[in-house]
Amino acid sequence: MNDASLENPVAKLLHTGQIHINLPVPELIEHALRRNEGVLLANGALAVSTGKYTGRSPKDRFIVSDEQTRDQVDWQRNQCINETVFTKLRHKLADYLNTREETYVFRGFIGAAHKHRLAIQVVNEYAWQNLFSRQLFIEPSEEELENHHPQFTILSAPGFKADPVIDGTRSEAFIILSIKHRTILIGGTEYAGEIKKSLFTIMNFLLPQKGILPMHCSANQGQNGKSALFFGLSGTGKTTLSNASGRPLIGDDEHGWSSEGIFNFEGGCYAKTIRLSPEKEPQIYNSIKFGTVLENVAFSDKSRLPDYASAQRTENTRAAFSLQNVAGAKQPSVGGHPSAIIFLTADAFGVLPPVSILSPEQAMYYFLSGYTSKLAGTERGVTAPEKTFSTCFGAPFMPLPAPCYADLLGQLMHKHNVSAYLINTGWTGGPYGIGKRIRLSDTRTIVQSALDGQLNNVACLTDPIFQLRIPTTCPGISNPILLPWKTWANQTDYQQAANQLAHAFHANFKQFAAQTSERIRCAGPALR
Ligand SMILES: Nc1ncnc2c1ncn2[C@@H]1O[C@H](COP(=O)(O)OP(=O)(O)O)[C@@H](O)[C@H]1O
Ligand SMILES: C=C(OP(=O)(O)O)C(=O)O
Ligand SMILES: [Mn+2]
Repeated sequence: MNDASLENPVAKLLHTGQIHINLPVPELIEHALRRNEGVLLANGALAVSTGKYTGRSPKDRFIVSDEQTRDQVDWQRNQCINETVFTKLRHKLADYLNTREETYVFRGFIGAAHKHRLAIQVVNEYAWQNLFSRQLFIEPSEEELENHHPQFTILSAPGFKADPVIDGTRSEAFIILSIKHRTILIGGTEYAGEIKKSLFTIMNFLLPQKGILPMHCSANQGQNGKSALFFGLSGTGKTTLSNASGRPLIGDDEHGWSSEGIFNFEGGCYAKTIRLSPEKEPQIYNSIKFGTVLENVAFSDKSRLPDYASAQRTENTRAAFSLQNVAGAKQPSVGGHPSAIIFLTADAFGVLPPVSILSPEQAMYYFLSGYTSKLAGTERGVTAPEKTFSTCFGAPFMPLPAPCYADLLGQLMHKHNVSAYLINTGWTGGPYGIGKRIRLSDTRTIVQSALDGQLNNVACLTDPIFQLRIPTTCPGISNPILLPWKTWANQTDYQQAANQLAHAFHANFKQFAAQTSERIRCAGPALR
C-alpha cells in the first residue's frame, strides 16, 4: 500500500462535533434510539426504515477511471466516472460529515484470513449504519484497534444528496469507488447493502492480483472438514442454504479461495427476512437478537414484535447480525478447500432441473453465463423475477473481466478435484406466474444428498436440450420434480420455453467465445 492508502480522512477532518470510534453495540443502539433512527423490538433487534432506497441502486454506482483501473476494469459491465467528479464529491462529503454533531466510525477488517485481510474504516452519518458495519465486518481486538491503519475508507452519508448537474452524478444517490484513493463515497441512499457490496467489489478488484479468487458465494463445512460453496445472485438461496443444520456456517455471501483454503470476507450475515419462519429457517430466525439491525421490517406498534410476513415497505427486508449470533458458526470463519461447488440459479422459465451434475467444462460454461433471475426488491425497479445472465453469479460486484475469475476457479477446481452441481431454486412446472417455486425443504434435501455424495451413484439421464446430467432419483425426494418436463402440463409449452432459454444462453455466451476453449463453448445447451 502506498502512503495515500494510509491516510485517515477522519483524523484530518476539522470536525466540529463528536467522533465516536468503535462504540460497543449497546451504546450504538442507545445512540440510534436517542437520535430517533429506529425502534427497539421485542426480540432485541433494532428496526430501522431506509426510506426511498430499500435496495441497491446499480445505476448510481460508479468506479473511478484512473491509471490504476483504466485498463483493468471491464467497462462493459461497470460504469466509469472521472477523478475530478470523485475528488470534488469527496471534499463535499467530508465537509458534510465534519459538520454533523456526531459521526460514527468503525475500524476493523475485511477478510478473515490474516494474511489477506484489509484494514478498513467506515465513517457513518447514522449510528444504525455504524452498527450495521460493526455487525457485518470483522471486529478488531483491542490491540488491533490500537495499531489500526485503515487501508480503505468508506464515507456513508445518506443525508447528503447530490445535485446531478453540479456534482456529475446520475441522481441524488451515488456510490463511487476509487481504488487509487482507497475510498468509497456513498450518499443519498440509506440502504446498508451498498456498504457491504461496495467493499466486496474492492476485494474482487484487489485479490486476483495476489492469485486469490474472490467469490460471490456462501460457504459451510461438512463433517469431513471439507467445505461447500454456494454461488448465486441475490435471492437464489446463498444465505438460506448455507445456514443448514449439521454444517457449521462459514459465511453467507463473500469468500476468498487461496492456496490455504477458503475464508470469509465478512464477520456477519445479511439475511433476507421476508416470510421468515422459525420452522423453515430456524438458524436465521434464532440469530436475530440484541444487536441485530432489521431493515424495513414491519412490526406491531403494540407488541413491538416483527412482522416478517409483511412486504409493506419492500420485499427486500433484511437482518444484519454478527456471526457470533449464529449457532455453531465457524470462528474464525475460514475453511478447508471445498469438495463441492453449487451454482444456485432461480430459473423463472421453470425448465432447469432442481439438480444436475456438471462436468468441469459445464461448470465453466455455467459460471461464465451466470444464468438466473433478478428477484424482486434487491435492485431498485425489479418487482418480479427477471431473467438475467450475471457472469460469475455476481456481475454487479465483479469489476475485472469475467475470465479473470473463471480461469482461477477452473484451476482451483481441477487442483482440488471439486464436484460441481447446478441447483435450480426457482420455478418448476411452468414459468413464473404459472409454475411454483421449488419448495425450500426439497432444495435442502437435494443439497444435503449432493454434499453427502449420494448423487454420485444414482441413475442419471442427460437432458436433451441443456445436456445436463440429471439424477433420476434422490434420497428423500419422492415427488416427480427431478425431471422438469414431467412437472409441466403441456410438453409443447415446455419444449418451447426450454428452447427459448437455450437460445438466450447462446446469444449471451458469444461475448466469451474468443476467450474460451472449444470444449467449454460446446458445453452449453444444444440448439434446435
Ligand atoms: N427452494 C428454495 N431454495 C432457496 N431459497 C428459497 C427457496 N424457496 C424459497 N426460498 C426463499 O428465497 C430466499 C432466498 O434468499 P437468500 O438465501 O437470502 O438469497 P441470497 O443470500 O442468495 O441473496 C429466502 O427468502 C428463502 O426463504
Ligand atoms: C445484499 C445483497 O446481497 P444478497 O442478496 O446476495 O444477500 C444485495 O445484492 O444487495
Ligand atoms: Mn444473502
